[in-house]
Amino acid sequence: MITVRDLSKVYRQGNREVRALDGVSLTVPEGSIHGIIGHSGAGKSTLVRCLTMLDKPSSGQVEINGVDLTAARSDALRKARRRIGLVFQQANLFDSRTIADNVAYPLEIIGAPKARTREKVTELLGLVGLADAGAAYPAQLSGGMRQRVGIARALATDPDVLLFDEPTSALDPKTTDEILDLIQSLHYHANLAVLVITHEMHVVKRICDSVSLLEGGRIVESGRLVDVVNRLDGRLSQALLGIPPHVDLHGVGTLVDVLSSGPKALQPVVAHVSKAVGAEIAILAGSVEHLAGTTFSHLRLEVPDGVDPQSVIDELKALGADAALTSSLQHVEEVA
Ligand SMILES: Nc1ncnc2c1ncn2[C@@H]1O[C@H](COP(=O)(O)OP(=O)(O)OP(=O)(O)O)[C@@H](O)[C@H]1O
Repeated sequence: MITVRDLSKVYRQGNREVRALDGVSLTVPEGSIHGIIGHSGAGKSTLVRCLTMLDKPSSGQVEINGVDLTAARSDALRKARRRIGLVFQQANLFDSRTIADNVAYPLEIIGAPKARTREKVTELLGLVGLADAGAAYPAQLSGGMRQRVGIARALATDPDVLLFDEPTSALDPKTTDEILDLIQSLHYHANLAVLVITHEMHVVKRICDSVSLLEGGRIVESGRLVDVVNRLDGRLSQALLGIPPHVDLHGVGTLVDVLSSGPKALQPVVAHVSKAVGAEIAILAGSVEHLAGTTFSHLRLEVPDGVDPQSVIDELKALGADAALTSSLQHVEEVA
């Protein structure tokens, strides 16, 4: 379990202060995957550095299974850091070492017995699907395979937390999905708390149980995937469901957004409401997604002039959907 409490990091640049992290709190229990998503400059790299104590937080705490990393010093800190396995965008392997020796490296550092190291390396290479690649060198592997080696190496010291920093940003879509499947299978096996820092919505959709949106060093939205998606005015919801930002369209009626989930997402709501208000209602944009085991539908409707939009909203709500005037929803920018 990783617990972050009120974590802040202030950098000084001459007379200026840059608040790169501002009161970040989050909890990732073991057996779950939490995604942190944000624009460039949101504070993602600072968060990775502060979680691993590569950079000292200005205030706040980082706890791994109850051990406070921010209070630990020298030997205790080194030990505590081993509780976190780190995987970066590039695997950063030693080119002159074989794959097996790359995975063995963290065990050599802590002076693990040779026989135990060999056994562990064989087990980890099997786990990441590279049982036959131990004698190869990094240059002989594809990007996806190198990332698998990076994951095996991060697991060498049996960490409690795996921290991924943009793990798939350098990979093609098919390899991305293979690596995401691997990450998902690992956390079931090893009962790890997994934190994935990414700018890719696809990563969040595919593997995360919960997600936080980081902006200007603050977490501005956070929750279980099913809950954040189920919020009509949520920025993560709109980004995850891929509904386009609201644009002013000339010559159309009033725009209404409608969100429904579960079995209700598949009801013919537009046909029903058109009939109820006696007017043809058009769908201008829409997205139907199956996320976290639930189906979600987000549609943007055009209510023609002469029809009271509120009556349409009331009908949609009576059907169990959430609906609102598109203009009343917060302006949605891309979140990452
Ligand atoms: N060492 C530093 N000194 C001063 N300011 C810094 C330092 N490191 C980061 N910052 C500032 O902190 C803010 C957050 O930066 P950070 O690199 O954490 O963002 P990011 O989300 O990782 O962005 P990217 O995706 O582009 O890497 C930015 O305004 C950045 O300029």
